[in-house]
Amino acid sequence: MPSTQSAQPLNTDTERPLSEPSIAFIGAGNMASSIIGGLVESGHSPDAICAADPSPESLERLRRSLRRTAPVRTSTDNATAVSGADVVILAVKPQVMSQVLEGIAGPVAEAGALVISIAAGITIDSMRARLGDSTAIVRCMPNTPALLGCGASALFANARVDAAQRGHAETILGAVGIVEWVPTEAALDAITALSGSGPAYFFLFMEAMIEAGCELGLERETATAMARQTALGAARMAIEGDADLVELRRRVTSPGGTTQAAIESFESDGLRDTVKRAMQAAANRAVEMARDMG
Ligand SMILES: NC(=O)C1=CN([C@@H]2O[C@H](COP(=O)(O)OP(=O)(O)OC[C@H]3O[C@@H](n4cnc5c(N)ncnc54)[C@H](OP(=O)(O)O)[C@@H]3O)[C@@H](O)[C@H]2O)C=CC1
Ligand SMILES: O=C(O)[C@@H]1CCC=N1
Repeated sequence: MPSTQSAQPLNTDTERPLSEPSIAFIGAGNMASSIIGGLVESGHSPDAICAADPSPESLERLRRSLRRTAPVRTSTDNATAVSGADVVILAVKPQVMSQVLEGIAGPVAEAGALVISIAAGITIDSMRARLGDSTAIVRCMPNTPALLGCGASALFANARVDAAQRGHAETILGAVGIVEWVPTEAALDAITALSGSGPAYFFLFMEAMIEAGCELGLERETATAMARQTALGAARMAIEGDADLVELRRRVTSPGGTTQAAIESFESDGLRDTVKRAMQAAANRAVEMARDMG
C-alpha cells in the first residue's frame, strides 16, 4: 500500500510520519469495522486505510457502514493490503490466525510494519514465531462498545515497539474509546475476562432483570425500556458521578428499604463468587486458546 504521508513531518529516529500511518486491517468483521469507522470519523484519511478479507460480502458490508465518508481501500488478498503499510491490524478470529500470519510474514518484514493483534489469547511469542524475531508487535484487547466510540482497549507492546509506534497504537484504538497500557502480557488475559467479554455480562444481567421484571407483572416492553435506561444511567453515574461505586450504591440503598433487601439477597446467594468464577473461566479459556495455537 503506498504511503500517502510523504509531505508530513518525520520522526527523525524512525523516519516514520508523526501522524497518519498507513494502516492495513486483516479481517473486515465487527471489530475491524468499528475501529475503521472510529478512525475515519476522527479524521484519519480513508485512503490511508486498506481492509482485507476473503469475503467480498464482508468488504461490501464495511463499505456500506462507511457510506457517510470517503471509502477505504479494500482487497481480498491479505498480502496486497499489507504491502507498504506502517501498521497492520490483525482482526481475524484466533482459529485462522496461524494461517493468516504465515501468509503476511514476508510483506510485514519488508514494510517493517508495526503489527497490532486484537485476537483473544494469541500470544506475542506465537506471533513472533511466525513473523520473525524483529517484528514490532502490540497485543490489544478491545471490546464491542468500540462500535459506538465508547470502547475500552488494553495494550501491551513487545520490546521492538518504538515510541512513535506506541503513539500510533494509542491513536488508532483511542479513536474508539479509552486506552490503557498494561505492564505484563499476562494481564491481557485478565483484561479479556473483564472488559473484552464484559459487555456480554452486563447484557446477561439486563436480560435477567427483564425476565424478573416480567415475572413481577410488567409488560416486556416496559421492563426492557426501564432496564436499558437504568444500565445507561448507572454507567454514566459510575463514570461521571462525584463518588466511588460503594458510595453510589449506598445512596440508592435506604436503610431497611427495597435495595437493601435485594443487595442482601445477592450477597447471600454469593454474587461476588459467581462473578469471580465466571471471570476465572474466561481468563482460563484465553490461556487455553493461546496453548492451542502454540
Ligand atoms: N467480538 C468481540 O467482542 C471481541 C473480539 N475480539 C477479537 O477480535 C477478533 C475479530 O473478532 P470479530 O470482529 O468479532 O470477528 P468477525 O468474525 O466479525 O470478523 C473476522 C473477519 O475475519 C474474516 N476472515 C476469515 N478468514 C480470514 C483470512 N484468512 N484473512 C482475512 N480475513 C479473514 C472473516 O470473514 P468470514 O466472516 O467470511 O469468515 C470476518 O469478516 C477475534 O480475534 C476476537 O478474539 C476482541 C475483543 C472483543
Ligand atoms: O469471546 C471471545 O472469545 C471474544 C474475546 C473477548 C470478547 N469476545
